[in-house]
Amino acid sequence: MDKLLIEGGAALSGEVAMSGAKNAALPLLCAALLTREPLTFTNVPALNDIDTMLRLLAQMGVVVERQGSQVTLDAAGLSNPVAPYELVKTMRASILVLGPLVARFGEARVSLPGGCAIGARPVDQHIKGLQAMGAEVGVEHGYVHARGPRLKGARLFTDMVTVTGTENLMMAACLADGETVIENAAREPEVVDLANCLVAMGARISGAGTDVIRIQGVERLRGVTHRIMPDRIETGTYLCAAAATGGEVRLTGTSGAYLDAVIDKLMDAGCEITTQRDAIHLKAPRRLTAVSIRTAPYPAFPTDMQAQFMAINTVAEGTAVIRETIFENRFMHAVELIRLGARIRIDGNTAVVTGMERLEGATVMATDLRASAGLVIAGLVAGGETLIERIYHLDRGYEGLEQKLSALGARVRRVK
Ligand SMILES: CC(=O)N[C@H]1[C@@H](OP(=O)(O)OP(=O)(O)OC[C@H]2O[C@@H](n3ccc(=O)[nH]c3=O)[C@H](O)[C@@H]2O)O[C@H](CO)[C@@H](O)[C@@H]1O
Ligand SMILES: C=C(OP(=O)(O)O)C(=O)O
Repeated sequence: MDKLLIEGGAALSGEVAMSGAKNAALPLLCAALLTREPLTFTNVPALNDIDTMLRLLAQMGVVVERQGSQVTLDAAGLSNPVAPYELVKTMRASILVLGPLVARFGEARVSLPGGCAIGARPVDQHIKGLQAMGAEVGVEHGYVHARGPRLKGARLFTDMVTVTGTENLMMAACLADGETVIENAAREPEVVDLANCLVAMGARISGAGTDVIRIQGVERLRGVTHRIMPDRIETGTYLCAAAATGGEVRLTGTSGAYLDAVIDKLMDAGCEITTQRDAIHLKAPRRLTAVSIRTAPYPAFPTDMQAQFMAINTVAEGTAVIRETIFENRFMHAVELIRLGARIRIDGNTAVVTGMERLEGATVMATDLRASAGLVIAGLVAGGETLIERIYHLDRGYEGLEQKLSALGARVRRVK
């Protein structure tokens, strides 16, 4: 199994390009199931999760063509509306085939999804929504089995804000009979990117980006070409890496537009940040000031940036309080950061981090995608060598991580 060896101490500097967003690309690829016409996506990141999603779609009968960061999907011959356990177990987003499959095919069997081990992560809201739209849905032998010849528009209210839940139900509603209203909808930019593509395909959607989305069902959708939005979490991760190491970087092919909460906190920590239309520049102070955060649905501070902020606080001046309100088990990185000498106390969903002058390199284990990113940041500032095990998590979500970090002057390499 690959590991990442980091020799800490180098301040990151220079310019690097950000990739397309994993969490926008995954639902968008599933939108191809809604039409008989080919859909082309550009700016698709080269990630294990994308490979898994393309394999999943291919075994359903979708024709997949991939050239670099361009992917064309043709679901005219869709024949097998099944998402098997072997493909679904590593990736939460595979549940996103459920809504489109029932809407277009009238039936779907989808294994209960895996993904990052950060909480129980049920899919009851996805199921409840489809049932409200007239589908018969049951869970048997670890599979969600949904049937519904033609979904009917309905008024949907989710118990909590759910990103993939909103995306699944919005896609299903596009081909339903009549109007669907999703209340308490997720406002994440990835939901808006999906809605923009669906609208270009002929869907009638309004309100994406607010907490009430209205969808008027249409008979059919057409093929289009769509550019995947930049990855705001990858961008935030590189900003944190530069901030922690006292560096100065320019990130291109990205935007500060969806990163207000993160940029605000980095500025509170003492960083100078300027944003242009498609680039962000950060200059870090000699030492960061501790910043407290509380994760919550967009536009508040993203849970997918919590581990990275825990890492930067381990070497900041002062004490930070970190509250995780989205997932019940998303502090797994804390014990690994403690191995590097960090001072962290956990009490339920709260972590109290007291900054140290420096961390010391050690062997640590990556437990999930963003936990791994937090460990990489800590390794970059720790004295000596840090060896990160189980980096397959990173390959799910960070395109060319070692190459990009090396381009910024980090001493990092993959070892067997
Ligand atoms: C592929 C993708 O886009 N993943 C993102 C998505 O995950 P994902 O869409 O899985 O996360 P949700 O927004 O659905 O989860 C929010 C909370 O709702 C709970 N819940 C959700 C659905 C449901 O049916 N029942 C239920 O109880 C979850 O367990 C969690 O506690 O949003 C998360 C929250 O921003 C991010 O961390 C993930 O990176
Ligand atoms: C939690 C994440 O991914 P997933 O929802 O795919 O597990 C993430 O991207 O941080």
